[in-house]
Amino acid sequence: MSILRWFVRPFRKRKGKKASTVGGTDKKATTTNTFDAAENKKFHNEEQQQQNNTLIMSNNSPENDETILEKLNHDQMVLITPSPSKGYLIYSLIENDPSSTEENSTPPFILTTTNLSSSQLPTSLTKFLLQPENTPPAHLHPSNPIHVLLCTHSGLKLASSFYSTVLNPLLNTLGLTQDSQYKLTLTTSKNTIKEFASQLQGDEIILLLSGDGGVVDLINSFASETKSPVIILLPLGTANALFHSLHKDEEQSQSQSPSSLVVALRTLIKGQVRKLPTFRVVFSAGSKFVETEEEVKSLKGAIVASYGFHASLVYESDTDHYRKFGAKRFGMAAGELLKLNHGYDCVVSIRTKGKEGFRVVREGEKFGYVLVTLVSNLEKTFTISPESRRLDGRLRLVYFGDLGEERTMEGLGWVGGY
Ligand SMILES: Nc1ncnc2c1ncn2[C@@H]1O[C@H](COP(=O)(O)OP(=O)(O)OP(=O)(O)O)[C@@H](O)[C@H]1O
Repeated sequence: MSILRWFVRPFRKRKGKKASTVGGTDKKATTTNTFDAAENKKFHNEEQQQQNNTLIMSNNSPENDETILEKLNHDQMVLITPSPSKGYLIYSLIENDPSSTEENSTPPFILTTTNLSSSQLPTSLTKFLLQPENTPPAHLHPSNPIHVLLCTHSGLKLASSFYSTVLNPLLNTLGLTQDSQYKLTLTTSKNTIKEFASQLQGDEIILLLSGDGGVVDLINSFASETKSPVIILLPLGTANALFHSLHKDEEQSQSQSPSSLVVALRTLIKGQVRKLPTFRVVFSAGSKFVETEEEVKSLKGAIVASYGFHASLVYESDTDHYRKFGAKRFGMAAGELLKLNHGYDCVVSIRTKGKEGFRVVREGEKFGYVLVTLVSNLEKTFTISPESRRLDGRLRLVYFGDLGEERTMEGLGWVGGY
């Protein structure tokens, strides 16, 4: 389990032309905006309302411990604390399918607490136990400024709900309260994260509720050369490539895996801070941001940089229409894009560490897919670079030629419905 620390150099602008992308998301609009106090206030009122609706559910049934333990789902367990009265409190995350929650107004997330009266915790559960002397955990100590940065537009737009019903109460349990020990920032535009990052000193702890785009926005706008904040990522985006690549073992090693958000909360509580490798992309002269037409010289990345089909796909699938479909949006947009049956021109050359000069890998032919990656997975179950190991800092190249619609869809795993 890892919490990330990145080491960065100053960076001014991001985003290249439409056929290339850094990160996992589209970065097409960059209009200026500032934090919106009214929006924050509205959110706080709604948040209060949700908490008044007792979304933190508690098990007060008179069942004995044995029955309770039989019913408990280990995959949903996030944290165990000694109960102030007797025994233990077990915190679990229950997630409901967002498409059904809209229809019958069930909340997408519920944090439950279950009381165990025994003073002896079963050995299989001790890994979830947090003792009072470790509360809050050292990496969440409020001697450093703690921020919750909530990206309201990520994924299916569930970050606000997750914060109100799960993260905020859980942080309270860890002795951290909003405005006293940590500050909450909601994004109100595409520029919020960049503005937020430009004000960081480097000693902050940032709980980031977003997808890959939020991470890329952060690392590209952070100014200090010597210090680096800690990012604790809560995967509320669409693809969440970085998160799934970092937590591949925890997410897939067990037959009935815990969900990504359960894994993220466990990491928040018991994870370790690790260095996040990054890379820099330098664009050829004349490259511009798609929408602002502003010139771009270079960008930092921590996930992927791509040219051709992948870059266009990320861009084309980022519309309100496609976003509603979650990760399926990539396969849907791919189908449309490939109907154009369009190859891309480029020369791919590589320079290996320690060796002089570039070796041309391929030129003179059309390309379909060209992607350099620091991560193994583009989505939870979509491994693009099987040899990549988490945080190994090795950039790997994945490419194929202009294969046409059918073989491209097949190669990328989109055949047979998405
Ligand atoms: N209020 C807002 N208005 C407009 N854009 C926003 C707002 N809040 C956030 N954004 C932008 O939305 C984008 C969300 O990207 P993010 O990567 O977090 O989600 P995603 O694209 O769903 O996930 P992934 O990249 O993992 O597929 C970011 O680029 C962010 O700057």
